[in-house]
Amino acid sequence: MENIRATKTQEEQWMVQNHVFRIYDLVFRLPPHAQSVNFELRRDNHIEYLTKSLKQLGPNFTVLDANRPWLCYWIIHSIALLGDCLDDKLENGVVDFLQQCQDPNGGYGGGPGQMPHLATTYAAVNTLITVGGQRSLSSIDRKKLYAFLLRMKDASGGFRMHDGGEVDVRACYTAISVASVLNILDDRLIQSVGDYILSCQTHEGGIAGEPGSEAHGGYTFCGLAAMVLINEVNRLDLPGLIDWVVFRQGVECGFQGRTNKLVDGCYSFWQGGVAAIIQRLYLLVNEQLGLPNTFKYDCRTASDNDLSDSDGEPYSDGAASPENDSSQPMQEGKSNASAAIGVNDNGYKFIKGAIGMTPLFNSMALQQYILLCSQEEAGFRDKPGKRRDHYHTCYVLSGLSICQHSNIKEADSPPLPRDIMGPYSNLLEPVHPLHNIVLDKYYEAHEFFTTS
Ligand SMILES: CC(C)=CCC/C(C)=C/CC/C(C)=C/COP(=O)(O)OP(=O)(O)O
Ligand SMILES: [Zn+2]
Repeated sequence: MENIRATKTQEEQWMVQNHVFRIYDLVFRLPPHAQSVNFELRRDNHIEYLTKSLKQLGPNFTVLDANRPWLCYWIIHSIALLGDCLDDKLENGVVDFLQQCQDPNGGYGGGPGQMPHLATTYAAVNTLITVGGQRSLSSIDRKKLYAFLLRMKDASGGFRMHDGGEVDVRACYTAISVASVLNILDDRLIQSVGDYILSCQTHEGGIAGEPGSEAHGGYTFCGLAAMVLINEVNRLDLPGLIDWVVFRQGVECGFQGRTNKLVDGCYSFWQGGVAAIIQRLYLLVNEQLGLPNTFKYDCRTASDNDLSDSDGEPYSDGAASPENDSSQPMQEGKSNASAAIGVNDNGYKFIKGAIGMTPLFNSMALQQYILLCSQEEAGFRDKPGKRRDHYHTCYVLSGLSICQHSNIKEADSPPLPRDIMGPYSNLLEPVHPLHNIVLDKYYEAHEFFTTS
């Protein structure tokens, strides 16, 4: 980190310290003609498009591809963000279908009988949590899932996507995210994963998929979220990461995924999510910058945002909590949830903590890009000229929710009308930025998996 910082000029250093993102407010101030533009979210059209798509997948989801849990997640998460839900028949169909994708030895494949894969496991778990309720949540075989995650663990500390598959930051995130939300995260899964992710932070400040590759928004989100969940985020060069992400918002108002590439609506979540996570890490950012932990421009006090252990020690190098002696995998019929609660609760503590920074990006500008450039009559796209799809609908809506809630001061408080581009009826459900699950459903799952 020393070396990275030493290559920066005094001016760059100054800009980070004074939160350069504030400059975006000047650059992207709304032009007068924007007053007459229709910024309305076409909520009903989006819900109709998504619900129809889910029904078209058929009662048995018989389309032949390896992405079916992803399709479920993209569609059902989007519907949840829009504040709607599925009828019982559709919900039960989804739970039954994902049950068929669950491997006898744990984890979920892309379809019935397909080999389990970390990406589709993440998609299936997030879907089942979003559906919610006893039937859906209890359909996840956590003991076998734990065994699958352990089998995917690589000697490098990272995870591989599937048996014999590639090791990358995406695999680390999907493994850690599901383990955390299902309350099966323990020291064996965490072991050295922070070293692997750290080795992927590049000279630019963002995080790459593998050591030596180029920093990219998708992997940066994965690496950062995983580091928070394992309580090792202070090992990253956070000022360097801020430097990188704030310059990824382009003059088009959307985010790009990497340097010198075109903006794309889906990065509204990948990069916007990174910014939203960093907003809750202000104590650590200040610590790394050698600044006192007081923010004159904000109403937070340092103690509000202390992501610390109960003994008051700040988030530190992934040292397991005393109660987290979870060196044994889950036993048959018995969750080791209470043993592992120390590490598993990082996601909960994180979302309940105060938000110490104002947004790191221009939220109103990004909302303009989303509503005017990404939004179609129904569904969302990468950019004008591209076609809508479920992936972009999911991540553009997730990014819109991040924008709308980027100015709130504490968890569970509603945004002000001035933070919503267009009418207040555009407001979406808030998400947990580490898992990208709507908050109400996250809370329900947290309760379910800490008590069962
Ligand atoms: C949870 C999970 C599975 C996360 C996945 C994260 C993610 C989106 C990774 C991005 C992968 C990547 C290198 C895309 C570049 O595509 P490109 O070259 O077409 O796009 P670009 O020009 O915008 O970089
Ligand atoms: Zn995209």
